Amino acid sequence: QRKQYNEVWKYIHEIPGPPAVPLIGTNYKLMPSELIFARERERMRQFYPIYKSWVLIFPFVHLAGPDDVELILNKSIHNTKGISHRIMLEDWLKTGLVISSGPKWHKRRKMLTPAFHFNVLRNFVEVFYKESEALVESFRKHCGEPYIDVEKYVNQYSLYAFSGTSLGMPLRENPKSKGYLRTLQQYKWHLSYRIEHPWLLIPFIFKRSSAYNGFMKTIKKLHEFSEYIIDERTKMFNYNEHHANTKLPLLDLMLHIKQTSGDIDDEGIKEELDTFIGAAHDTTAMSICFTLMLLANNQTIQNEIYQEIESIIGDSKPPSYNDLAELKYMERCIKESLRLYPTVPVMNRILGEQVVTKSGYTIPKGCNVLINIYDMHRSCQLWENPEKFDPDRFLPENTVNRHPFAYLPFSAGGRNCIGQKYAILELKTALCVILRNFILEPVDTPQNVMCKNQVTLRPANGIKVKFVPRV
Ligand code: HEM
Repeated sequence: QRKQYNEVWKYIHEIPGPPAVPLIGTNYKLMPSELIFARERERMRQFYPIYKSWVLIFPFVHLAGPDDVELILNKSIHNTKGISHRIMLEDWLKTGLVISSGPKWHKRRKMLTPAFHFNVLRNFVEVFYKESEALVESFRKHCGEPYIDVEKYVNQYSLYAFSGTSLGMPLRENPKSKGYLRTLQQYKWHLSYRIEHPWLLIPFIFKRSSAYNGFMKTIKKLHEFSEYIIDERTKMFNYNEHHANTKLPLLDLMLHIKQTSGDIDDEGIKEELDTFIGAAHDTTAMSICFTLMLLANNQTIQNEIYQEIESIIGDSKPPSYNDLAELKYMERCIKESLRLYPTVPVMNRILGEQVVTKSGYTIPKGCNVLINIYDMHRSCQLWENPEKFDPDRFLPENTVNRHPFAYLPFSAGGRNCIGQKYAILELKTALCVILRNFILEPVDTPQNVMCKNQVTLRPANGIKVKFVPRV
C-alpha cells in the first residue's frame, strides 16, 4: 500500500508546473478573477501541453493537447466530474445532469435527450425570433448612446428564450424574472469570490466563513424560483393532451415521465430544471456577447454575414428552421467565435484509471484533471495565427486535417453538450435579427476585453458595442 502511495506521488511530482508553497499550493497570491485567468493562460503557454498546479494540498493536472484530451473524453471510465466543478455547482444544481455520474447520469441523459430532438427544436425558432425582436427593441432604445454594454440585455434574451422554449413559460412579462436575473448575478459574484479566495473552496472552511450565509440565501432564492416555475407549469400542463406526444420540450417531458413511468420525481425535476437553466443561460448569452464584439471589430465579416442573411431570408421575414440551417457563413463565424471564446473554458474530470499521456507522463487514478479548452483553442501549436478571427478556418477543406479533439466548444464523447444544436439555433436567430437592424461598430476590442472563468467564460468588465441603426 505504502509503495503504491509513493508511486502516485512520484508520478505527480514528475509532471512539470509552477513552484508551490507547502500547504498553500500554487495559487498563493490573492488577485482578481481576471488576473487569475490570465495567469492560468500564461502557465499553459509556458508548460504546454501539460502542467500541474496545487490548491492547498490537492494536485490538479491541466491538459491542452488534443491527444491527451482524447484519452480522457473518449473513455466513459473518466466520466466523473471533478472536485472543483462539484464544489462550485453542487449546492445549486445538486446531482442534475451536469454533475451526476454512473447509472444516474446515464438514465437521465437517455431520458432527456428527446427534448433536444430536431422535431422539438424546430418549434423553438418562433420563440427565439420573438425574443430576438424584443432584444432589438431594447438595443434600439439605447442606440443613440456612444455604446451599449450588451451583457444585461443578452442575459435577459437568453433566459426568456430558454423559458419560452424548454420550460413552456414566457417570462418576459413575469415580475419574478428580473429578480431571478439579479439572483443569478449574485450567484456568479459568489463564485468569483470563492475563486479569488481559494481556501473557501474547501467546504469545511467555507461553511464557517462570513460569505457562507449570503451564498446560501442566494441558493435558496434560486431554488424557490425553479419550484415556482414547476408549480405554474404543472397547473397548465394537460396530461391527456400530451399523453401521445413523445416530442415534448424539457419541462413537459419531465412532467410527462413523472406521471407515466414515474422514472423521475419532484426532486429530480427540480435539480434538472436548475441544471438546464445553469447550463443553457450563461453559455449562450456570453457566446452572443463575444460574437457581437468580434463582428463589431471585423466589418468585412459582419457585412458578409449580413449579405448572406439578405440573400437567404431577406430583410424582414421571420427566419424558419430551414432558413437558419442554410446560413453557412454565419455558422462558420459562430464556430470561430466559440474557438476564441469557448464559454465553457475548462472542464474538470476525475480519472477512473491511470492515464499515460502522449508526452510520457503518468497521471494516477483518482487525480483531478482540468481540460483547458480555451488554451487548446488558442494554441499556436494547433492553430495558425490563433488570435485572429478567421471564420474560413471552418471551411470543409480547412478542417479535414485538423485533430478531431483540437476544437471542443461543446466537448466530445458521451458527455458532450446535450444542448449544442439548441445553442446554435438560438445564436443564429439572435444574430440574424440583430444584424438586419443594426451595423455594429467597435468600442471594446479583443485586445482590451479581459476574461474571467466563473465556470462559464465571462468578460470581467462587460462588453461594449456601438449600435448604428440600418437605414
Ligand atoms: C454556446 C453555448 C454552449 C456551450 C459552449 C456549451 C458547452 C458545453 C460543454 C463544453 C459541456 C461539457 C461540460 C463538461 O463535461 O464539463 C456541456 C455540457 C452540457 N450542456 Fe452545454 N453548452 C452550451 C449551451 C447549452 C444549452 C443551450 C443547453 C441546454 C439547453 C446545455 C446543456 C448542457 C448540459 C445539460 C450539459 C451536461 C451534459 C452531460 O453531462 O450529459 N448547454 N456544454
